[in-house]
Amino acid sequence: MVNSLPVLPQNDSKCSKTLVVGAGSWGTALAILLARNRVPTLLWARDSAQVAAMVRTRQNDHYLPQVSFPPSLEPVADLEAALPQTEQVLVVVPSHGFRSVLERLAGHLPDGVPLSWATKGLEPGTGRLLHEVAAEVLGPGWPMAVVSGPTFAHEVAAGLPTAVTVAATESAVATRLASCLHGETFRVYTSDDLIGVQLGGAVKNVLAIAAGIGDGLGFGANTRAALITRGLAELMRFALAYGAQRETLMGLSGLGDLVLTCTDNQSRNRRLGLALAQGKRLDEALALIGQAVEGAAAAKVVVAKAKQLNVEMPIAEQIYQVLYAGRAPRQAVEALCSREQKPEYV
Ligand SMILES: NC(=O)C1=CN([C@@H]2O[C@H](COP(=O)(O)OP(=O)(O)OC[C@H]3O[C@@H](n4cnc5c(N)ncnc54)[C@H](OP(=O)(O)O)[C@@H]3O)[C@@H](O)[C@H]2O)C=CC1
Ligand SMILES: O=C(CO)COP(=O)(O)O
Repeated sequence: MVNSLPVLPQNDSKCSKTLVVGAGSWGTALAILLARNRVPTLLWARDSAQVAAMVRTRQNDHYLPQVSFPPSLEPVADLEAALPQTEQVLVVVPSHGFRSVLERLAGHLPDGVPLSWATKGLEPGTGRLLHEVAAEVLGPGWPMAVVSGPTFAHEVAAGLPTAVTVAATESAVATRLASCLHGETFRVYTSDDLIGVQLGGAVKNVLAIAAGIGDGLGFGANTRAALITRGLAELMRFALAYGAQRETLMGLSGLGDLVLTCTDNQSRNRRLGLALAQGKRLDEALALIGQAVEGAAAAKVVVAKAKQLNVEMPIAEQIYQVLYAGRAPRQAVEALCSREQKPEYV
């Protein structure tokens, strides 16, 4: 049971009551992190039975078992009722639920209360970046921030040293959220590259499926390193076409998260690739994992957007073929290996 981690002295006077929307593994870990920093934290889940259980047991038995809630964490079932008390909102639902959650928040969110999210993905169907979705729902000019980087929820909850990036529309918004999350074992950097930070988190999930397929087929360390490196080249081409900053893509929310997710079986996206390589169907593999696997939806919209932008993304394209066009994982690798010979960078 991870309950002996210290509750720190009051973190920062700027850290006001924060509402975490979504009590999956990552929302719960972030709420615990904030509460350990003595930020008064509300944690909302859509399932009132889950909220009742969290109130009773002071942990999230389903998504983050055996991690005790600090005293300043309060599970809540009524989203709208929680909003007037809130001075900062952090949304941590999967990308497919992002717009609907924001639509519930809109109209109740007090003016000027920053909207942050730790969701990694693009809007399924439209391929919009989540800051675009937020601007559509809340109106242009709303203060926004995104938290991203190499972060497995269980490691953060266990207090293992971790570093992330917070990018925001205004530096004061980034600094404020960063100071609330920052602690002895959680280092938070700030950035103004909202686009690069979001695209790193969305595209790495697709590439992690590829790494899982490579390992699941029994290929070696060379293959994994090649997929990560050529995957980074794809991510950079794609994100630079959107106007992202190159350094962001080499940082925690780009290369850092790509390496983490491609190399460790805590990653659900990597595990999806492993399962596909073992012959499981997509629906079977997703059901077995039983949690958010953002790369499956991201593969569709990333490949469609790459075509629109005329950006080559051969690994993402092969993942799309495996997920949605019946291509066998081994055939996908063969298709990648048989591409024309060319300079590493053009
Ligand atoms: N887990 C991790 O280590 C990390 C995850 N992330 C990102 O965080 C996001 C959330 O992932 P994670 O917490 O892992 O996912 P989980 O699968 O652990 O949990 C998903 C949570 O979201 C809730 N949810 C799903 N759809 C909706 C909806 N439409 N409205 C409200 N709530 C909804 C689920 O509720 P219910 O139980 O009722 O279905 C559940 O509480 C993803 O974008 C992921 O990429 C980022 C960094 C690390
Ligand atoms: O985003 C994550 C780590 O940074 C979690 O990865 P998975 O969603 O693949 O589990």
